[in-house]
Amino acid sequence: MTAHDLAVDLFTSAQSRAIDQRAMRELGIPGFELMTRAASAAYAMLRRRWPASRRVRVVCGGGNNGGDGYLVARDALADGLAVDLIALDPPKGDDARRARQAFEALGGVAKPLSAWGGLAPADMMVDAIYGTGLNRAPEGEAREAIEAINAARAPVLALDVPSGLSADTGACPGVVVRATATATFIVRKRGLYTHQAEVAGDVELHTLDLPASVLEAPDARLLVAESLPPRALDSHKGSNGHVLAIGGDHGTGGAIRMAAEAALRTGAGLVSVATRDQNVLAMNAARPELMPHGVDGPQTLQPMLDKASVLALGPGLGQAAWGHALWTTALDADKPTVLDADGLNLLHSEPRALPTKTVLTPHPGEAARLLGMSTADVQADRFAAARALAARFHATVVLKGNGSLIASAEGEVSVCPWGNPGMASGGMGDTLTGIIAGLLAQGCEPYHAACLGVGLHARAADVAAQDGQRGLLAGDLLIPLRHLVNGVDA
Ligand SMILES: NC(=O)C1=CN([C@@H]2O[C@H](COP(=O)(O)OP(=O)(O)OC[C@H]3O[C@@H](n4cnc5c(N)ncnc54)[C@H](O)[C@@H]3O)[C@@H](O)[C@H]2O)[C@H](O)CC1
Ligand SMILES: [K+]
Repeated sequence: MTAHDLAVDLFTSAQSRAIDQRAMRELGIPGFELMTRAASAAYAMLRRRWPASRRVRVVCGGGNNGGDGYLVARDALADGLAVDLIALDPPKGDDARRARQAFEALGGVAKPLSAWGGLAPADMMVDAIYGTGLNRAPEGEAREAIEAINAARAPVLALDVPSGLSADTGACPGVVVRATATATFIVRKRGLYTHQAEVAGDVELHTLDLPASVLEAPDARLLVAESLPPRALDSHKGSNGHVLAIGGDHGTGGAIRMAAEAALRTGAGLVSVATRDQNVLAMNAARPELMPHGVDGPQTLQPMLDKASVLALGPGLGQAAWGHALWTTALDADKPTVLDADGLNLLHSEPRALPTKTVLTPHPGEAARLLGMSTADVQADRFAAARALAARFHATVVLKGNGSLIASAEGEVSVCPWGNPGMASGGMGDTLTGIIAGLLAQGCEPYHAACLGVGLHARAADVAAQDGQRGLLAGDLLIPLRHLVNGVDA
């Protein structure tokens, strides 16, 4: 049994249900007991985060998520709060029915959604409509209730999963509760950390005191903050690798320059740029450390390839004859390679074997082209898409986006918990490419270089975004990046 760390282990909905069942069957913990523990953990969280709340409105669905809601409402009544409970459907299961009876035993009265408009304003909303059981877009009264919760001016505590968010994929098939915070039970569901998962707000895990024996191998893991170890004292520029950044056709040199800068700031010993963009070539005097060289084709590229230990291939490369010729020659060199941007587009038009150590860094659209599906299909199940791409090219894949995923060729998946919307700006992808190449150059294996690189990139962006997300530029990441990669407080 692999070592567990519930702080970072992520599970699918099916795994979560299997763990629930194992707790009931093998440990003999009744479902109602689990529900009771879930509710008391959620209520304690409510009181801790909103100690001044006096009137709570709980919206219950007909399943066990609703059951949790009845018991939160029961706890709130017992604690002297005013409670309005809206029941969208009668409880289907025994545990949920029992939970409703416990609520009513304290004088609680479940009301229909039609009563919503006549209720006194609540200072707190509890979303107990759907949890891991969501199986399609909310419709009818569930949809109306979700829209009413979102329209209210009160903070929202979601139980287990915000209703309308898939616990499996982080996709929202329809309307979704926008929660201020989510109390998730027993294990972290992987859909709470990628794609549209920002609707969960602050996620708090409550394990309900279950022993590790009910667990199983997680489906994925959250990245943890890490840096590179201090440099060896006898380190010299040759011992930290040589990144060759290849790209920048006429007039599109900015991207490859960003990648080269990032590789330098990540600590690569040497970086050189193979390009034919005049602006980058003109930088030689001002920025000798970028060592830009004009290349007109494979012949002039080859001696640079021979000296390089790692390639960053694709930014600004274009897909015309020049770019294609360099792309083919570079991949034939079988050096550890980060393939990005046009390097990925060329792979789509000419699928081929890749270097043994390759990291692909597609955004959802590039992944969709490589997989022959729509971008919507990729986003509908990012975990499956990242795994499929990694398996197809037997490479490490970074599927960028909210909650970037890193998949190894062997099917491991890590999820990035950092980052912000300010990152949706030009050059961010090129910077990531350079960071990963810089880590490969310093001896990281592909999957580790991709995980560490994605984490450093997003954490640097979060530090830089402290001055505002709008106007965040890729270059703003380079100073915090240097602090973070060295483990220095940024
Ligand atoms: N199982 C346990 O011991 C524990 C479960 N906990 C909570 O239970 C939910 C999961 O409950 P479940 O009954 O499986 O499903 P939901 O309550 O999430 O959904 C109810 C029900 O609704 C149907 N449904 C789903 N989507 C739709 C839709 N769009 N439109 C209409 N109907 C829909 C579907 O049939 C579902 O069964 C889990 O999240 C926890 O909150 C306890 O917390 C811990 C113990
Ligand atoms: K919910």
